[in-house]
Amino acid sequence: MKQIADNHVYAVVMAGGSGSKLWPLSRKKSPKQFLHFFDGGTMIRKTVERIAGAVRMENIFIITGKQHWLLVNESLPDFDPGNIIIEPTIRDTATCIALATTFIRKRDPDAVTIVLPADHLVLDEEQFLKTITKGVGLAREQRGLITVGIHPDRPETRYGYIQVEPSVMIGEENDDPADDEIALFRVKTFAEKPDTATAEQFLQSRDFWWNSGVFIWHVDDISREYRRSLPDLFEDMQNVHAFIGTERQDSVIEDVYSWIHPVSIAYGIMEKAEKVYMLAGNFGWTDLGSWDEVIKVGLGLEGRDMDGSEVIMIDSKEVFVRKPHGKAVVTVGVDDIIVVDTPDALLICKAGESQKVVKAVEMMRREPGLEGFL
Ligand SMILES: Nc1nc2c(ncn2[C@@H]2O[C@H](COP(=O)(O)OP(=O)(O)O[C@H]3O[C@H](CO)[C@@H](O)[C@H](O)[C@@H]3O)[C@@H](O)[C@H]2O)c(=O)[nH]1
Repeated sequence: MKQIADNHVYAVVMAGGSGSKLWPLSRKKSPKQFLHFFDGGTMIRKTVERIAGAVRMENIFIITGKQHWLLVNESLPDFDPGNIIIEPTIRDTATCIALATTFIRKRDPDAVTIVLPADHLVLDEEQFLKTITKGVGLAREQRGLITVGIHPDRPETRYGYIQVEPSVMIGEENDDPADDEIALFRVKTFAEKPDTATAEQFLQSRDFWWNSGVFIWHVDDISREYRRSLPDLFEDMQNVHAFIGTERQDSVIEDVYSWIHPVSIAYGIMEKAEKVYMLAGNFGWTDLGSWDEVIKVGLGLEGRDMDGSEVIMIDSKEVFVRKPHGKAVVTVGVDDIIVVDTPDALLICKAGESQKVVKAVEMMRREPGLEGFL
């Protein structure tokens, strides 16, 4: 796959999430984007390497909270510190994207930006890059907001949904071979994290896709939407824009962040935006949002730990164990369980129910004395 031959293409990797879904491995101090599931590095490292297949390294930015700066540096020691944008506090994705857009707009007012989460798994990297490349071209041609949807296979309530117009704009029905099979739809609505009954309706209607959290747009087009839907945040960022590169940059950002209310890009912008398009993503995607997902994509082997050693199963099946090296685990007469062991915390969970781990994390948040385990 060749890099996109357009010097005005940028990528923003969002890496500020605090992640509790893979507790006890993901913690406040080591969220999912800094976990190591594969050979070759942490999730953030894999994300940066993946997008570097399409975007010049000097045009890739990472945006993270100041408490995670060191972890970014450990994951990517060669990454240009000048391209790491530090947020004083975490104020959700609309704020984080507004700040990153402001930095990129300052550097290049004609930039097309690809926004990506730092903690997702992509199985077919070539198809992913093909989709992104197509999205960049469309963002320039159509001058709208490009989203990437994933065909849903279950009524998942952890995701946002994108409702599309039923007819395909280009792609499937187009016999132009250059378009391959990546279909483009016009977006009708955006529905963030529905309840189960609504998610089931979405699944049946067939017009709804999961939002992968990847966005592509020209900086002018997304700025226009901020001016319309989040005018206060837009004004704050205009102020930041004036001070980028000056010695007051950090204090102005700190100031602005002290009064901003957290808002997500879905609620704050996408649900109200005009001219939104969706590319059908077909590259094997998961956000690894639960231990069941981790197992499903084959990152855990039945009855073994991640390197397949030191787990002995007697009359047990479908047992997934993740544990520190050098510790033996024996299971006797138990089926369908997930065991995740860390030096100070242990999870034992029925397979298929690992989404409920976040409930335990919420309980620990409320319970005095347990915050050290978060
Ligand atoms: N820098 C920064 N990054 C952030 C912040 N908040 C979240 N992030 C990063 O932004 C990405 C999305 O995080 P969340 O907003 O916590 O994700 P979510 O609840 O799982 O929902 C989003 O992703 C789903 C797919 O996984 C989508 O389906 C859904 O619509 C939404 O976009 C992650 O990479 C996370 O690290 C922030 O304030 N600052």
